[in-house]
Amino acid sequence: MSHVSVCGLTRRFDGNPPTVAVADLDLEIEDGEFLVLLGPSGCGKTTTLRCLAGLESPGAGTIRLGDSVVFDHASKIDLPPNRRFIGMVFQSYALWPHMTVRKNICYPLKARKMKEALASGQVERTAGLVDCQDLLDRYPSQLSGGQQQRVALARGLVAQPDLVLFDEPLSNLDARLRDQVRAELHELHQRKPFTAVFVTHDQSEALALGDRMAIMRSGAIEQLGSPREVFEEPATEYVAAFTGMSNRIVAHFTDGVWKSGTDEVLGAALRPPHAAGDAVVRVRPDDARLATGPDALAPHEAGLPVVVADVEFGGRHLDVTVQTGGGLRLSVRADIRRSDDFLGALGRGDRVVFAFDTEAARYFDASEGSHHVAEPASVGVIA
Ligand SMILES: Nc1ncnc2c1ncn2[C@@H]1O[C@H](COP(=O)(O)OP(=O)(O)OP(=O)(O)O)[C@@H](O)[C@H]1O
Repeated sequence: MSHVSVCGLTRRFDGNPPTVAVADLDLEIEDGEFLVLLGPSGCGKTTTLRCLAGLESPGAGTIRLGDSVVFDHASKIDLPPNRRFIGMVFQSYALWPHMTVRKNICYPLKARKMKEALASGQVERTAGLVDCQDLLDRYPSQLSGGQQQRVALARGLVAQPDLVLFDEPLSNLDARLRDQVRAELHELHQRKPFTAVFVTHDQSEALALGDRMAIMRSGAIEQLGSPREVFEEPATEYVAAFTGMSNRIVAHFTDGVWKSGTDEVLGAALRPPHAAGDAVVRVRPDDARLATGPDALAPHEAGLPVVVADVEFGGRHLDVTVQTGGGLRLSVRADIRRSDDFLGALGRGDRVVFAFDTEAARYFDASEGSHHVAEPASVGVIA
């Protein structure tokens, strides 16, 4: 395993229009660190991974793996994939169907002529790490999806490469297996750290697995931090939206009251802004609740009058979609055990109040194109 250093990495694709898939990207990954690249489709995650692997030819930048420069555009260094000591685990498993599990896991050791590792039981040890030791003589077609992905994981790790790259490796598994393999991967990394870059568009995977996570947008990193930092303090509205703050309320302070469109914001928890203009408020569905009326708002809450549009039962919670008079749709995840009794009888068409915790909400400057966090003092809407 190794420290990874990426500097000024750029990959453009010709076409109409041309695309800058990776845009002047800088990234430092610590030895043994598990870094997750998170972002929507097309933001450049896979291209970044492919550049690290040597499968793309970047138009600028440098990539260092440990002490070796594996790519440097200026001095025309571009080591091919087989000369970079990297393991890869793909979404599609990509196991050789005509080889047993043992031969599949052996493959990187044979390709690199690592005879000592072959002789010393490294294959069996790695299979043991991912709980595949009893499957070694089977063929991939005789394995479940979860078992195949564990074998692919063993193959990616067996040679103890400088870096392991994961391209959405869990997305082909059903929900239960995905959770199970994710937990196993996390535990494995805790027990035996390896340097990893893991690409996903699933925020729960990023939060669970990453030592740090990078939120990507248009080929660049919008925010890089620990999952807790990114989740609690999204630096921009884009990050907030991508990490679950799905409710977006544009509020305008005028004539002494806050309004969202034509709807008046209830409660006194939103404070007048110091600067004129709109504030964008982002709220997680689980930081909101439904209240029976304005009188039921707590001092730290603000609210909007809404009509219930849909109620989905989720076991211990309800996912409720509501709509304001102005047509804004908002969602609430209500914990049934901690909620008011009226939720049991809640139905489409009911008039209630969408109440949100103004301290848990995050506030952004609404000036066009800018999604930067506004300091509470400049927007002044924090209670
Ligand atoms: N070979 C290519 N030729 C032209 N454009 C490409 C090529 N590969 C990727 N792109 C473009 O580069 C941008 C980044 O693509 P990339 O696959 O890296 O995104 P991603 O974040 O991994 O998306 P996804 O989650 O859908 O895999 C996209 O706009 C994509 O259309």
